[in-house]
Amino acid sequence: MGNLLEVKNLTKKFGGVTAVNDVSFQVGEGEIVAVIGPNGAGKTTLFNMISSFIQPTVGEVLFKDQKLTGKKIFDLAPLGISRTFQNLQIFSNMTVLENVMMGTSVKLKTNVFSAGFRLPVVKRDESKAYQAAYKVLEMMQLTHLMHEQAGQLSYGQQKKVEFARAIVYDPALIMLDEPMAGLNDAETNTMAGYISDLKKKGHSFLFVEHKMATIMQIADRIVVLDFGTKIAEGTPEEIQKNEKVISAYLGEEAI
Ligand SMILES: Nc1ncnc2c1ncn2[C@@H]1O[C@H](COP(=O)(O)OP(=O)(O)OP(=O)(O)O)[C@@H](O)[C@H]1O
Repeated sequence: MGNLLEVKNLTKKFGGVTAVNDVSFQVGEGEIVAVIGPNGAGKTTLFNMISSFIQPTVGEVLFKDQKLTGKKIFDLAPLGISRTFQNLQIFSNMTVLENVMMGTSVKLKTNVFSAGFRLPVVKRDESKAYQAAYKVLEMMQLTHLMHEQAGQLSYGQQKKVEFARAIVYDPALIMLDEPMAGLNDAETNTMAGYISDLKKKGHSFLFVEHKMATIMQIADRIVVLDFGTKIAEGTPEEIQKNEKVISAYLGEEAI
């Protein structure tokens, strides 16, 4: 299995605070890697550096051997990386279908000029976007909601719409920041099922999550952060019995 993503010695300092300290790991093709750690461990900061939302103080990130460091977050989607954020980011006034179709824009040729003049390319792109969005909604069993206004849906349904938009353009690497946060058990299992199904189709995942049972069930490998430093990396079985990990989490519970 080749490496899709290589995270090399990433460090981020905010003034006097070292939020992430010399963290390295890889994500292979078709692999699910979870990043875990107590609150404030540096997970989101690490994610923000990998997805070029912020630049590292030290270190670099390679995707398919190409350097991501220095790029802007908008440059990543065309390369095949999508990302969701901790806080839900959907367009409440648009329908579910429109929200998901928005995700296809990175692959289509339409721009403001061609859209304004209703050139043939726009119609072709709209049809392609519709087909791609419909296919994803069908796979996720959400077609019955496609004409609903997204803002009217339950939180769990909105999380699914956000996920659909993140995967609609067929990215090789899907980065999810707490995809199961706020979901009930049934919704969590559904989301875990989507991730496992897409892995079988060759997609790779890097995700931050707090729900341990689900992480242990779907992750191939887990990277554990504590106070910005990687304290462990391994399979779910290895991580569950790792002394450093146990004490980091016991420390958190004791607070
Ligand atoms: N923009 C910033 N400026 C200053 N300090 C920051 C900034 N962003 C994060 N930090 C600090 O960096 C550390 C890591 O924060 P981060 O949000 O990455 O942790 P986390 O593991 O994602 O936490 P949580 O699980 O609570 O989301 C914390 O001490 C935080 O206060």
